[in-house]
Amino acid sequence: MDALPYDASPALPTPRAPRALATEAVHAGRDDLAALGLHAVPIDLSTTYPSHDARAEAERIDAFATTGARPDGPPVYSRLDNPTTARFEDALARLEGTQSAVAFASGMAALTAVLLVRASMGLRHVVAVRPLYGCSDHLLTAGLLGTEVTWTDVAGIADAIRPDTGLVMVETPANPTLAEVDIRAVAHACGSVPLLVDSTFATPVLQRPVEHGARIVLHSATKYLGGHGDVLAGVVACDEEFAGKLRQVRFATGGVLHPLASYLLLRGLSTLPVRMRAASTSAAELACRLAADPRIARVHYPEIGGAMVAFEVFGNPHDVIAGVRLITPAVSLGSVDTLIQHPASISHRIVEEGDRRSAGISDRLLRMSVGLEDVEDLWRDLTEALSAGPAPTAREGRTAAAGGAREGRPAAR
Ligand code: MET
Repeated sequence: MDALPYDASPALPTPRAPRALATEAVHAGRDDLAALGLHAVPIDLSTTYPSHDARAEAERIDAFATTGARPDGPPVYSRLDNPTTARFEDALARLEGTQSAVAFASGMAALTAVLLVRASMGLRHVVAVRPLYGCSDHLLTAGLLGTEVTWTDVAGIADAIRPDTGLVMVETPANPTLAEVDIRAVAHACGSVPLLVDSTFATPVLQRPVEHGARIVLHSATKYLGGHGDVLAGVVACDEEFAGKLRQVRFATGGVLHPLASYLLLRGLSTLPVRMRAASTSAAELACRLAADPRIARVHYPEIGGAMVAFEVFGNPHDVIAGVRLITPAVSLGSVDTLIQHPASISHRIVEEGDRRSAGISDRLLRMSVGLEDVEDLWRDLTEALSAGPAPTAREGRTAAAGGAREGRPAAR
């Protein structure tokens, strides 16, 4: 037996002719399978790796403690590395165009590791632009990891940076308003401070932030990368030097991804471009119909496109949530089925009300993750749900419109 799965996952991508994203989505991290006589990805569930050579194990542990590079040979213990997870990391790095990627048990574990790496270097200050996903906002605002945050807008980033600033963080398109920032302009404002872009809503199908100057790309892999609502995961795509530090933090804090989750993620990646294209087409169509609907005060749909639509209703948003029958009334996103949720009640509940409002997250905002159902079935369910509650009085309608709502005209694509 001369080829083991862990030999087949080098930390740095092997140079080869450039391949299209759709091809990488199917093959990256899996190029060695045919040579192994396999078609499906092997799942390595080992927690420990037997060896009669304790000196070699000590060397592996020392090397990992020094560089954080993937162990050479069996990973000693699965908190250091896992061959199945390494395949997912290789695949995601190729899709994002980075040297490396490091996977975690959730998106929040991934963000935590990034913050801990910078804080451990004495760089405890973070500059961030709202809105971010509610728990990201909370992690920064509450200073749970001993970090301090300055919230600003894009124009204020350069002035907000201090000698102890370790990170600038943006999310684009942002959760839940789908507000977009110009990554290149933000990266320019960051100077030498690393820019982290949470690209969960875009996926590498729609944007590759490192090509625009970002140093770190964060995904809640639970969403589009997994794509089926059955795996909780996070991943950071970055250069190998930073990846080494992330692996050391992951080893120390234990937020590792289970190999079965890594398998499901690889399976999800295979169809990512197809799913994103199909769902985005339906989302753009629904955004157009909502923008023309008199029950809707405002539609948010990003220039970049994608499968997320947010909209503010004149009526009671809770009636819409209670009224859907085909659409799943649930938080999270990126699954094959369409999901709708009320950010002020769920995804951004933990953000203080004033901060929520100033970030543009109205109490009448609903966020919808468009799936792969037929668009006419989705529209029928949505339009029936929009009519489900008691009709708003003319006075209620006027109040909502005066609260900052304006007519949105999403770009059709
Ligand atoms: C626990 S609430 C949020 C889950 C997910 N990040 C979302 O935005 O829907």
